[in-house]
Amino acid sequence: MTTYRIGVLYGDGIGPEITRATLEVLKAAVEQTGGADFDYVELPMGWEGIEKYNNPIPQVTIDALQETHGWIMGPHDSASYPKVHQANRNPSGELRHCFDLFANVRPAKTIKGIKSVVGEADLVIYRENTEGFYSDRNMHVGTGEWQITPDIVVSTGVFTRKAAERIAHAAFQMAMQRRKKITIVHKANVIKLGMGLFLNVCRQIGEQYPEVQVDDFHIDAMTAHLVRRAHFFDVIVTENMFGDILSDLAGELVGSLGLAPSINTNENQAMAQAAHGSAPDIAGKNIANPIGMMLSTVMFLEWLASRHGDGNLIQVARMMEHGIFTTVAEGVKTRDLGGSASTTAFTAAVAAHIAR
Ligand SMILES: NC(=O)C1=CN([C@@H]2O[C@H](COP(=O)(O)OP(=O)(O)OC[C@H]3O[C@@H](n4cnc5c(N)ncnc54)[C@H](O)[C@@H]3O)[C@@H](O)[C@H]2O)C=CC1
Ligand SMILES: CC(C)CC(=O)C(=O)O
Repeated sequence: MTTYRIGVLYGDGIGPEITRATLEVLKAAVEQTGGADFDYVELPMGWEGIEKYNNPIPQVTIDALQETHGWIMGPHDSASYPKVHQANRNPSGELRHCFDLFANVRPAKTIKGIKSVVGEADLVIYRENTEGFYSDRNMHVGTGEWQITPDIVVSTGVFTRKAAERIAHAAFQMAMQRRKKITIVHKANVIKLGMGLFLNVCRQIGEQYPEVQVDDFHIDAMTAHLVRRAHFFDVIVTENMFGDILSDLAGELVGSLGLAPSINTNENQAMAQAAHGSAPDIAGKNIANPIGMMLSTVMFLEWLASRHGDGNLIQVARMMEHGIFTTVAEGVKTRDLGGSASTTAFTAAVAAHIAR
């Protein structure tokens, strides 16, 4: 049996609570199926990195991650870091760049027992993860901005054919496995060159997938379409910032931002990471919803299984899903979903279902 080396980065705010919850459920599923062997490597990130190494994403962490099959990362409260760290990329951005994790895959799907304000939905957003309106090439590293004078700043988006091509291929390949429908989201009516390039490249790549039906919407109109007819969408491909915003919206529409999972991938490694942030307003209260983090880990296991041809990992993933969905269907839910379960009570209920 292969041993998979998995990094674990707890992060800030609710990060440690939801990451611990996720590990508890993952370990229960591994024990129940007996089908996988994981070597967990805990690594500093966020405030822990600042306190130990004066760096929210220390070099020791980056070096150790090189030796892993992938990692599970809690959210960071990068907006709260001391000014000296604000000039650098936030930990997610740094890891996405260091490891060239170019595809951020963010599904939103209705779950039985959770109220969706848009009815049935089953869509997946492919967010370009390395440039666009979160760019930093040739600019102030962390912010992607040029300070011209104390009163003038220029924030620029960078769009390259290479980045658009690879995210488009990833999205079309996923569409081929799903309902064969893609929506390109852009703003080419205003950002004519940059978003025009992105749109045209996505359309060109689409010609290589003639079975996939392609349409496109401007980002502003897209928010309305998503609320009015979420069921219409299958795979959505878009640039970095639009994908970030749309995926928070999509998660909330199907029940809560706390449900929204994601993986960040390249060809060889993946980073599981809930779409939401560190939720400082509820940190330490044992009320955070761990489902987004748990489902990110399910996605990570599926990704690992496909890369290594290891069906045992799929069994673990299905077992985790079974525990989560059965618990929710029985009405055990955290507050953001209208329930009263604490993070630890919800997690214990999921683990108990898995052990049954
Ligand atoms: N991937 C990451 O690590 C991300 C980090 N951030 C950082 O997180 C910090 C807070 O950012 P915000 O803009 O406030 O966004 P946020 O996503 O942390 O919170 C927005 C709202 O959603 C709620 N929420 C989020 N996750 C939840 C969960 N699992 N269960 C229940 N409620 C949940 C929060 O309580 C809050 O009311 C900032 O420092 C920001 O930079 C933001 C987004 C992503
Ligand atoms: C990492 C954050 C600071 C930005 C964000 O919301 C995201 O990229 O998911």
